[in-house]
Amino acid sequence: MAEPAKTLDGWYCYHDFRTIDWPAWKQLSSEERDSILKEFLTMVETWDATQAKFEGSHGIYSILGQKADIMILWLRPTMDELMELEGAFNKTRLAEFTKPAYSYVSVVELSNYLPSDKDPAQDPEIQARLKPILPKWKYVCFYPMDKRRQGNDNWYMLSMEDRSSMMRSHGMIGRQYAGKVRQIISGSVGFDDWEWGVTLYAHDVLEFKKLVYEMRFDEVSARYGEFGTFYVGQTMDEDDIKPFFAVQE
Ligand code: VOV
Repeated sequence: MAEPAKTLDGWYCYHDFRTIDWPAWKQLSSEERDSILKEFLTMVETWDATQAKFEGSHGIYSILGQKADIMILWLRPTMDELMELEGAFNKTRLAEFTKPAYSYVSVVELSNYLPSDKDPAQDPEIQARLKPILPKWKYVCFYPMDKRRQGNDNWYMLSMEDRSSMMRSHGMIGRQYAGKVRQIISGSVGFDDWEWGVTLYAHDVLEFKKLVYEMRFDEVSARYGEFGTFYVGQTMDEDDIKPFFAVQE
């Protein structure tokens, strides 16, 4: 049997995609809309407080295309907290004007493919990668992926050495995008339909296409990568939420 990689697991992630029921939203009076958004923004303030204590992180994003209108991404030390957050959000009035579009459950993951002599529990850089405060970079991209298990192309039957060497090459491509694309890789075996969630951030949206395209030629993606649905959008600040939901009277 090939040796499994050892993983370090950080904060649990819940990517929650919704479409907005705009016709129903538009039927409300502007006072009702304001009060619903106020209730939501009060909830967001509690998430901000959690993030300020480094006990989790969150992001709210507008998504382009018909697959979803918004994504809320929560990171917390336990899955239980994510369940509470989902339940609490679903009970807000704003949630009544949303429909589920997609969701993804995973946990931030680092593997031991690249040698390291650091003690992960003590190393601040590793801890910051396992428990990331989500960047406020302008653009976000999310997609789930698998490593192929088919005929001669079975990632899970390769030796640790072969997999490490491919991951080195993968990491080298990724490093060329330092400062342009930030990645958060979250493992989801046993949690969701794919093996990993890939969440990317960029200042220039075109960098997603450049990076993902370049990686397609690298063996680990070319031969072993299988990909789910791609979502792309913009990071919303709290100040962007009201304009996003604003209706022209
Ligand atoms: C933005 C840049 C970037 C950088 C620097 C980077 C580096 C690295 C390193 C060094 C490592 C290995 C150690 C670890 O940290 O786990 C990884 C690991 C991983 N990656 Fe990566 N990746 C990037 C980016 C990046 C992208 C864009 C993708 C999607 C692939 C594509 O074709 O669309 C990806 C996938 C993964 C996955 C699924 C894993 C886990 C594989 C496993 O079998 O366990 N990744 N990745």
